[in-house]
Amino acid sequence: MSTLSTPRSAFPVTRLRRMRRDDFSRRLMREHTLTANDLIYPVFVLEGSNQREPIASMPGVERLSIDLLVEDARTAYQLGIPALALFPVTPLSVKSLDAREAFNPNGLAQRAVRAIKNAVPELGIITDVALDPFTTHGQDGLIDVAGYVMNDETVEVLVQQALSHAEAGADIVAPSDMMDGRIGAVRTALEAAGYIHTRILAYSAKYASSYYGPFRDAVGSAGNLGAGNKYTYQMDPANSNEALHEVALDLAEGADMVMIKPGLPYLDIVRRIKDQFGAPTFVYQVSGEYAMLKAASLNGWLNEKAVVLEALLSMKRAGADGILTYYAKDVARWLAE
Ligand SMILES: NCC(=O)CCC(=O)O
Ligand SMILES: [Mg+2]
Repeated sequence: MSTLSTPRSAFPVTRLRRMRRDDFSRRLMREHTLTANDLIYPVFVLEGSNQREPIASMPGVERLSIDLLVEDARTAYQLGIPALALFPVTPLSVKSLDAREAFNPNGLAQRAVRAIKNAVPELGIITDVALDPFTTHGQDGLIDVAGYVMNDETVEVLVQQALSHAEAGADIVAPSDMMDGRIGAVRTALEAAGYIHTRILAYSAKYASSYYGPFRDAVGSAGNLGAGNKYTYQMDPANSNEALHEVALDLAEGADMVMIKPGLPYLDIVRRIKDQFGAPTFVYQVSGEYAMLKAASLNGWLNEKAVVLEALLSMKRAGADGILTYYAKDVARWLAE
């Protein structure tokens, strides 16, 4: 019997294409959406005034001095973006082995927090708690004579750094260092100092990824790190169960939110963590992901808006409540079109 003469009843009763046929029914059955409320905008702050520097490996992203950053923060707020994540570009002259600039109450990050909070008080400010911008060797912690990053000594400095951020007015402190026990130590210190409303966003599952390359150019730590790596504290990309172990500890120690980083290559981890814990879960579309999408778009090989929205939607689908993305302002504008 030929296909053409097959009786109609042999055709499927369930035709998934019926619901895909028209825009109205596609909209009705849509399971996930991306809105400006999902976005966290990472920014780089620089010393000086009226300073604006491009980052070669991240076209479209700039390092800004505090005065210009305040204007950028206002724009982000007006676009409906709930929060920004601040990363200081530390001058070489204040980097040291003991990373003391990290907790300088008048350091660049601390001054930037005050200025933005003063100008745009309703915008959430997330600060990075880690020592890599402040160490001469570019590692996230203090090292011993063999170059090994020492855990407990580093945590003591991270606690002081987090307190200085809270004192400056940060709404959320975000330890990105991957030392053991730092969430508990920071939480205890914040409570003791009366900062009971300061939230902690734990970079719980931060992988030792090569997708961070452009970020290290942006903050100028690539030169300090040289041929070094972060394998003794960041997670092995081969591991998945270990991420659940990390998240369990950070939540038990008092994290309010957890993060997975990078994004696109780690969406299986996002899904597992969201399913297992149900806690507020964030994912970082890192600099290398941005660079890939931007480079292909600038070459005319990909449709930038379409692929960026698709990548971010996939992160929502994987279970993320929010996404750190260098595309945040573009995305907020595209979504408003
Ligand atoms: N602690 C923050 C980062 O390492 C950011 C990485 C990136 O965007 O590549
Ligand atoms: Mg941990």
